[in-house]
Amino acid sequence: MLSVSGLTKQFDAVVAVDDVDFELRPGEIHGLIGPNGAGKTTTVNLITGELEPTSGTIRFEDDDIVGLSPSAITRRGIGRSFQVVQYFPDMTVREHLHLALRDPTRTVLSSFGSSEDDTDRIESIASRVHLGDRLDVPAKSLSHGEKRFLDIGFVLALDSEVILFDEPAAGLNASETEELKGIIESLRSEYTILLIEHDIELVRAISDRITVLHNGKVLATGTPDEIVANDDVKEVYLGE
Ligand SMILES: Nc1ncnc2c1ncn2[C@@H]1O[C@H](COP(=O)(O)OP(=O)(O)OP(=O)(O)O)[C@@H](O)[C@H]1O
Repeated sequence: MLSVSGLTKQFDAVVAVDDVDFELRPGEIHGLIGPNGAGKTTTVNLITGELEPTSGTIRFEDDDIVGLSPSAITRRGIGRSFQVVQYFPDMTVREHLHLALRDPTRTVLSSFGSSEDDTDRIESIASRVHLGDRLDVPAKSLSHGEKRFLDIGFVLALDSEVILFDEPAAGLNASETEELKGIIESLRSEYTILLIEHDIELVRAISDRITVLHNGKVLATGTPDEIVANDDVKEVYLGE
């Protein structure tokens, strides 16, 4: 479905991503973990086209997508959520989802007011992300957790095949994290998911496989049980 091979990104003296290989299998939830500075966000930014690799390939279905613009990659079917949620404070949940359905790149508001009726899709997406009763609330009035769920709703509205979640649990309390877990699990099989997270318990609980990065390199890839039992992972990542 999506595979990266020999992926490398160098910023001056720092090799942020160093000859990384991994593959997302169709329908899986694939965790990407590693200590601060391991190269996780850079990897996501390379896949989405926000950064260009120094070397390596990124294949989506049968195509090498390196060099495509971020909006072209979004249109090809790779959506992402952001570490810092981006939203328009005065726009309601309904208006955000309408915008996502009409303008996936979140840049042009000209399509706004289009006569096509998206009501059913908007309501269905909102209820999937637990915002069914918050449709007419402006984004600035949502709680932090609800803003995160809105961001997920935005990605769902893009009709992506692959979703890259960049630290979706950041700043969530325990009950919001539990809700998030339910939302992501409900997407299993329907989407192929790369989940970057510092909440290791969350990643272990919902990932089919996990890749561990350390200093820009892949330390291990395997099932959650294999990763937990891996001595290299214990040593450099879990500090054991
Ligand atoms: N634009 C940049 N210019 C220079 N160095 C960068 C840039 N972006 C990232 N880096 C460096 O690349 C390395 C990997 O950073 P990255 O943000 O990908 O790590 P991460 O695993 O996502 O970390 P975190 O968990 O803290 O978000 C770090 O050493 C970081 O300082």
